[in-house]
Amino acid sequence: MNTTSHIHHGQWRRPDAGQTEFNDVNTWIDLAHTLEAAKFDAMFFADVSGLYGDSDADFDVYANEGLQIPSNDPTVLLGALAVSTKHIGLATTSNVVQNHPYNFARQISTLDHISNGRIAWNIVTGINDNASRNYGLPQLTDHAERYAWADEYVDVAYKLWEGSWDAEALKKDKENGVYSDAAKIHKIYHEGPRYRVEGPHLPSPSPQRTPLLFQAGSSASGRAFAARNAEATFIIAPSPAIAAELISDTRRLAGEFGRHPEDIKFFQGLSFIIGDTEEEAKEKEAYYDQFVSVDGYLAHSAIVDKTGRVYPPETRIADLDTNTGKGFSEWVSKHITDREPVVADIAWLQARNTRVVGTPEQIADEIEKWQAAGVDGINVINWVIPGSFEEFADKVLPVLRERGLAQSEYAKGTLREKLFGDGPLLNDRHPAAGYRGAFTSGPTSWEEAETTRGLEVQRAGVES
Ligand SMILES: Cc1cc2nc3c(=O)[nH]c(=O)nc-3n(C[C@H](O)[C@H](O)[C@H](O)COP(=O)(O)O)c2cc1C
Repeated sequence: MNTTSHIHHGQWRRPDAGQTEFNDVNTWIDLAHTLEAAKFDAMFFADVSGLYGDSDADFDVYANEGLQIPSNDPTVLLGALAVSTKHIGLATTSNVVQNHPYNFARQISTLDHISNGRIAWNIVTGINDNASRNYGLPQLTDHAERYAWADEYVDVAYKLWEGSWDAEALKKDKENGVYSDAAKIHKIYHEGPRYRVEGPHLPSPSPQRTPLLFQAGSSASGRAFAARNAEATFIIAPSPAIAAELISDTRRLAGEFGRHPEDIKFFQGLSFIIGDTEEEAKEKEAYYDQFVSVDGYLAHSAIVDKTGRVYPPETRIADLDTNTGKGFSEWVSKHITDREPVVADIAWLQARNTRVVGTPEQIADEIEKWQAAGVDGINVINWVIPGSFEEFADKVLPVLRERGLAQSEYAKGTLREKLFGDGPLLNDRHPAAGYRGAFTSGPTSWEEAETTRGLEVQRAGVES
């Protein structure tokens, strides 16, 4: 994340923690070069658009810990990284509250042009009350309603990316003075519960049109949304067994949306503590633990009730009535079966369950267990920047390459072609593909759109 303390709170205080200089673009450009040299598939930036926890309380712990405040916008940063790299994928996170889909679709098309087709979008619904209040809402929207919102949000974006411009619209015909052919550029006349968007999309089609689509939800609603929309899902399952359960459920659901199970790849978040010997790895773990901030982990995993009050860490998960972190709560409840799981266990899910400590060979063995559970890739969560990634690249990747578990060269083409081996565009089974050519023969006005739609468009949320 474009901040000092993203996941492993307290580590920013180490002398080798470069993430404190996240305002310096060279911190990220240098890291992007390191990752690209090591042939990482992509550089993924998480993001939130507000403070965690109780937005009526003080936020001292977040400010003290550098816990995702201050933070900068990762989507803007990707512009700098796109011109500084050639092959590595660049994934940003943006939630449905913070950006109108018309503007966001244009930003993403612009980045996909700049990067020559290497952009990905981690679709999130937003998880903080304060973030909702920053955009005029009283508090975090109900969990199920956030996913309904996300369904409409992505549909507007899909219509713009896939349906507004026909493939041959761009002419650049200097002789006849036709830069682009208006007959092949279409308004979308979208009207739904939350958005009314006329179109057309302003950018011409970028190499991927729709960015590679990531998602990280894990509750029932999150899995259904992923099954319909995601090409790749970030998970932080507490164990390979739970990952296998989550993966098979989401793959099964993908089939119900007319997609193939393998249309979705799964990336498990893991952190590594690497030693040339087991003893050295354990010594390093003891050193890292000196910097662990329990307050930071608890503050990051703060679960709030529906009035915005933070639950005490000893609250039973069974007693939660919350609109946030449902997926994490479900995973912890499946993992802890010998006692009542509590909110503090969610904090330890992030602090400990995702930690792999050992020699490069032992780490590769562990990664193979996640692969056997159906995981397609690993989301390497850092302790420090750039050290965590430099070490992984120097020590673990060579072992993974020997075992055929990591690439030695980038495949050709866009990020989607590199990851899936198909063409640059979404495959025809994805719902967005249904908008290709959908506006070629009209409608040509709102009246016609409504007639064509034959729908009594609900104006709730549109008239305001
Ligand atoms: C690896 C990972 C990365 C995530 N990154 C973000 C993020 O950057 N921003 C965000 O608002 N939520 C992020 N989330 C939270 C998810 O979007 C989602 O809210 C959470 O997994 C709970 O699942 P649910 O929405 O199905 O309840 C992330 C989750 C995971 C597992």
